[in-house]
Amino acid sequence: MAAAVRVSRCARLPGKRGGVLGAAALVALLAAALALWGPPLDAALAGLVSARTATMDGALRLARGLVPPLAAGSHKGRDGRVAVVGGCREYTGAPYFAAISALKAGADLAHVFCAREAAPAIKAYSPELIVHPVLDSPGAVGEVEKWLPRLHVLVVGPGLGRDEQLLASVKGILEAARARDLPVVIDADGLWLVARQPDLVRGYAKAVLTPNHVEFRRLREAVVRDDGGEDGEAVRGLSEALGGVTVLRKGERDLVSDGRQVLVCDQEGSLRRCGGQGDILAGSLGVLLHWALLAGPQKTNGSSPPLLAALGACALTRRCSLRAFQKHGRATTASDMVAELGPAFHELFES
Ligand SMILES: NC(=O)C1=CN([C@@H]2O[C@H](COP(=O)(O)OP(=O)(O)OC[C@H]3O[C@@H](n4cnc5c(N)ncnc54)[C@H](O)[C@@H]3O)[C@@H](O)[C@H]2O)[C@@H](O)CC1
Ligand SMILES: Nc1ncnc2c1ncn2[C@@H]1O[C@H](COP(=O)(O)OP(=O)(O)OP(=O)(O)O)[C@@H](O)[C@H]1O
Ligand SMILES: [Mg+2]
Repeated sequence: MAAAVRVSRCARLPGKRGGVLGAAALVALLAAALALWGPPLDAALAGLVSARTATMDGALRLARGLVPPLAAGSHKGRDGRVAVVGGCREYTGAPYFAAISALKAGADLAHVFCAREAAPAIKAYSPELIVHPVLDSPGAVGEVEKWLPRLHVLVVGPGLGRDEQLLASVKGILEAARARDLPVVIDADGLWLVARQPDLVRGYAKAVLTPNHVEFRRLREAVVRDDGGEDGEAVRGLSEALGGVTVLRKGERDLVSDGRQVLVCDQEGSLRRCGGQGDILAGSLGVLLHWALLAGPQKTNGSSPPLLAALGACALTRRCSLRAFQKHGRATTASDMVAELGPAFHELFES
């Protein structure tokens, strides 16, 4: 029996490129595809995806295919060595949430490069994290750079704050990471830096930006001189203006674009808007981005690996929020969501 193919608003959204695939046409197309469920439908869906139109389910199915199987012969680190760059006197929770989420989503190792004052708190939160108290030292860039050959991805910004010295160090770290072709997720105050210096990421296909409502408007204002627009075309336009950097605009519906395609994640989440949810998304995206780039375009049917990784992270974070809210309601916190990462990952990517 064919599973219901959710017709969500995951089609390519209206844009300057090639007009609009009307909702009615899309429904008809998917209804036809539904009739072919099974191997022929895979081909039909693959065709849909390559035609830059994907159902949520179709795109998530592709994201599932990017997850590496657990293997007896594997070695520590193979499934991901993720480093969070962030953590300052005021914010110690955000880098913790991002790093532990990367681990819980399947990375083998999680590092945090933070300011010295933040390190004891973050170390105390979890023995699993390798915490480097170097971000506010004079040689911060060099201290981080020597670790880059042993890392797969950076998650830059959670809990970074806006101290000019820290931001200057992070600028150097981003330049060093890009020079090594290291994938980067940029969130939170890392986006504050990017809004001021967009060339740090412009044209870098292995960068994914994860702005919330406020950060998105700041980026739009800085990059396209327009803080209006919050729809798929606004997200696509920002991505295009940044030379194809993947942009994930978080909100009631998450919108993801690589400047060509726009995907919408409207998986059920929760009504709770506690702090830290974006940090969980950024951390889990870090490991999914590594896996997606490792799997390569042959596994993504024409969609860009960062685009599918971002969609997967959206779905995972929202599923954690839903599961935690079902248990804790209005008292739900980011910590409750971290506890749901394992079951949520299994539901979405392994069952
Ligand atoms: N426990 C922690 O240590 C946490 C630290 N965080 C860090 O705090 C720093 C600042 O993050 P913020 O998200 O507050 O910064 P933003 O610059 O996104 O938010 C600035 C202001 O805009 C408000 N705002 C955010 N989203 C909004 C929306 N949808 N509509 C209207 N107003 C909105 C915020 O409440 C805040 O007052 C970042 O480095 C972030 O990582 C947060 O991630 C939350 C958790
Ligand atoms: N109105 C909403 N309804 C449902 N889910 C939402 C809503 N707004 C945001 N989300 C989801 O919450 C998560 C975090 O988004 P949010 O906009 O809170 O990020 P943030 O402000 O960066 O969070 P953080 O406090 O970690 O910095 C994302 O998974 C997003 O899909
Ligand atoms: Mg945030």
